[in-house]
Amino acid sequence: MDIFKVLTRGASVKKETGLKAKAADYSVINEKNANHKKDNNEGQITKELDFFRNKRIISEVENGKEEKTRENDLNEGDDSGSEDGDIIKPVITNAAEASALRKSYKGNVSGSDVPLPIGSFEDLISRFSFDKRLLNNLVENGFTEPTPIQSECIPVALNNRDILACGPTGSGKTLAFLIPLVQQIIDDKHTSGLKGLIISPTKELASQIFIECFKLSHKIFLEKKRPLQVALLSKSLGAKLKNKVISDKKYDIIISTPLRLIDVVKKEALDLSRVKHLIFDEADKLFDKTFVEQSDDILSACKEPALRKAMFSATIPSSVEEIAQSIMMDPIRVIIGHKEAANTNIEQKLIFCGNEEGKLIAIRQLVQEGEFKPPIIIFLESIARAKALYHELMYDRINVDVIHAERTVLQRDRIIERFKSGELWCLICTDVLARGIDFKGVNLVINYDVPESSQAYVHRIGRTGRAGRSGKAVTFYTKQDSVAIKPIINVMKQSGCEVSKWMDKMAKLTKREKESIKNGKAHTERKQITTVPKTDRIKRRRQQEMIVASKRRKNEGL
Ligand SMILES: Nc1ncnc2c1ncn2[C@@H]1O[C@H](COP(=O)(O)OP(=O)(O)OP(=O)(O)O)[C@@H](O)[C@H]1O
Repeated sequence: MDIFKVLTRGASVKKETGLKAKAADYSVINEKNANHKKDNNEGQITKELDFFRNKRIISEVENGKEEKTRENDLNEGDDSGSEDGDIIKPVITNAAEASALRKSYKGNVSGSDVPLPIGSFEDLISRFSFDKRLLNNLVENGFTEPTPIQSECIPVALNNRDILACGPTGSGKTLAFLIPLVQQIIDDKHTSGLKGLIISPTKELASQIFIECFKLSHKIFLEKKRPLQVALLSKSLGAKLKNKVISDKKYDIIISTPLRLIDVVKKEALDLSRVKHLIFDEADKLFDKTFVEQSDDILSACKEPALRKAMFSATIPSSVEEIAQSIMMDPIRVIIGHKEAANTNIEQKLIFCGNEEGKLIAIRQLVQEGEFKPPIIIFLESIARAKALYHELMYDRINVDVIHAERTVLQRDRIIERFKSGELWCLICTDVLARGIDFKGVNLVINYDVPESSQAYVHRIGRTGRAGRSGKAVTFYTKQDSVAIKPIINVMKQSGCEVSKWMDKMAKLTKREKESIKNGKAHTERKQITTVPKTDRIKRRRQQEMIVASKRRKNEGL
């Protein structure tokens, strides 16, 4: 299987045309790893099939492993033990089946009156009069069975309950909130106006969610044959709403970043008072110091007494849990896997580079050793550093581009498209792309700079190993990262990675170190990115100054 197919298959934006033609020849970089590449991709396919845990459970049962599960169930005082073979069916009808299913994906669901998870999308038809057109849209987009987070969250939302959900990166959280939302809009077809609001921290992610929602609501009609209307609150839509060119009553669901939404709401161009479903994607980001004020304003503007709230993320620190508990009504908490861990499909590695120069050498070494297998994303801590690395890698003739907040929306969109289509092999970026963005076949994530927190690390490396595929993440660190690297080692431990004894010892954080990480003091200023020795840099600068001075003298006629 060609790596490009993996990269683009089932991508949010279908870009099948001309892909094969565009398929660049990765062997330029990876010639000596051709065989390995094949094996690797075959592994991905196997994993991919395994993604649908129902099939896995059934095959486990067929292989006789169900006895163990059953035994565990009984040991835990479960009243399971259904007589008919314990095969977990696509339809979950009782607590015993639910418990076995949850055990299979390490699901921890708590709260009052927790509904049964669904075993299949068909399960929704009998339990919730699920819309056939919506089911059709799911199947047409290749979603035939729910992922664990979807199995749990869809019934919770359809029971109109508040949710706090935490599941691994790339595990399908977007559909976990979109599927019930679209169904609820269909159920509420008699009232018009904005009913569903989804908040995302970045434009890129908002746009991705919009595309998913658009595909899901395709050909769904509400009362009087009116199509279900979804909108991305872009700059131009914001302007149209403010100038009353478009009525805010037109849309059923809006997806927006916090700042843009607040801007339009404050100009009274968008009425949120009838919103019934409010979803915060990447909730921990939306409730940290960057966005908490705006998120609070949004909550205050949604005045509907029966407002249902949902928060989703791959990382939910306890501070955010506290906020969630305070703003939600009797929420159900859904945790899939370990809350502090990264996606277990990702092979994580640390590389000690000594100093800044060592990092560039390490990249070149990865290239030489055939480890630099595109598509690759490289994360850096600042715009200046991202730009500098971009220039360095350009000189190395690596097919690379860079995304950061100083690039225009159009530039950012184009680069993302080129990366998705396989035209671009290596994407350098700041944390602007760390969360939510779904590039399917990313092989390797490089943390050129140690991320500022364990959460940032989980999200960054989560750009690989998505939807059941495998991936690799490499983090460079230097002497100056001796404290900042500790939380990363702890995430590796929680995710089941092998951690050597000395690393384990090193990972222990003192109280003072914890404080310094919390206050952002564990990251000291880094040296400039360049492999040119300091003496040469001074020489070059002097030469440059001499040229400028001579030009000036010429102009002045001296
Ligand atoms: N039921 C499903 N069957 C097959 N693929 C699915 C299913 N649900 C989602 N996916 C695919 O899985 C990928 C990851 O989904 P999504 O972007 O929602 O992950 P996420 O959990 O939100 O990740 P992150 O935490 O990084 O935001 C997407 O490409 C999506 O199309």
